[in-house]
Amino acid sequence: MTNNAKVNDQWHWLVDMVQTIEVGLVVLDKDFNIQLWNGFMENHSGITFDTLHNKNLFEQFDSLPKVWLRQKMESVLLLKNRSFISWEQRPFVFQFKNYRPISCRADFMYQNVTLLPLTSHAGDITHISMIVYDVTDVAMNRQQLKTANDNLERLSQIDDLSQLYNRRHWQICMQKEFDRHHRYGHPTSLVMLDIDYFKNINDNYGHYAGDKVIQTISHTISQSLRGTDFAGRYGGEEFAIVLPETSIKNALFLAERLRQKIAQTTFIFSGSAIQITISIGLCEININSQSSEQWIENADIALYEAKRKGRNCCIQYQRPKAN
Ligand SMILES: Nc1nc2c(ncn2[C@@H]2O[C@H](COP(=O)(O)OP(=O)(O)OP(=O)(O)O)[C@@H](O)[C@H]2O)c(=O)[nH]1
Repeated sequence: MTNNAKVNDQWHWLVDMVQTIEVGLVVLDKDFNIQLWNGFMENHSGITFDTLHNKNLFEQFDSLPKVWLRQKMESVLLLKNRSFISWEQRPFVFQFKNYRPISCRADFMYQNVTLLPLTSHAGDITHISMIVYDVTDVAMNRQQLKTANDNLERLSQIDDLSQLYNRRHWQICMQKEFDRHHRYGHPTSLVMLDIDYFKNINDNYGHYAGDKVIQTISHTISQSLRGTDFAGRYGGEEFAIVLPETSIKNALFLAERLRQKIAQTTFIFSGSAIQITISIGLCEININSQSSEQWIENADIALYEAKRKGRNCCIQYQRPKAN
């Protein structure tokens, strides 16, 4: 076999491979006219190379991010450097349908794209190539993993019965709010509330009825708060709420409204209608709250006082009088 014949064979093999490879290959001249459009690009665009040959890429594909992509290509030609476009930066460059709708739920093909300057025999950069990789599987797996992780994170923060923050997560958020107060000094209040005589509900109507009461009261709490407030289940039938940007006066207003709403709710268990009440202790962060633990303790002292005063009431923490 002569050298020429060998080169010819190799050339044919290369052309075959370029046509059948599962990667998109495009070559453009400096004016972005299409000079090569391989089988992958034909299959996914539904347009043959013959139709596109010598036509301007941007005029043929309206959906391309024209200004952004042109700029990228111009800098590749100018700087003689390759450039990489990741699906994380831009999910796709060519708007191709996802062709594996059964195994993969993406609507379109996610792509990584490499832009490569091409050199002529004379050593000048005369063309630019685009190499388009279908990374739909990778992107979908990554997104499913992220969704699963987000769900797991959420589950680790939420108390199952009440759907409020669990104690651990609530404490983390409360500490952040406490620190924010120390930096900016905005009024911030803490509400601790406890269901009155809850043991009797369990004893008289069963644990299931007790659980229903916790769920209903938790729901009422969630419904009564602003987006920036956050509530947690602090113990069995004890709840804690942080109210950022809220003075004790406004916190008392909210607490009183919440207390009344719950007192007016009728629970039906074993055919009997029962009323349930809550006791509430409140404390605004002040110079007396040296630490977040102290802040909680002060609200707890106020809650204890509410219980002592007969329950079904709101009590604000009072600093002990100096002797
Ligand atoms: N159903 C149910 N009961 C719970 C749960 N967690 C704690 N409890 C019950 O809550 C009751 C709390 O009772 P106590 O601490 O004596 O308080 P109380 O009866 O509410 O009395 P006061 O707080 O003084 O008004 C106990 O009987 C616990 O078993 C829960 O998740 N579900």
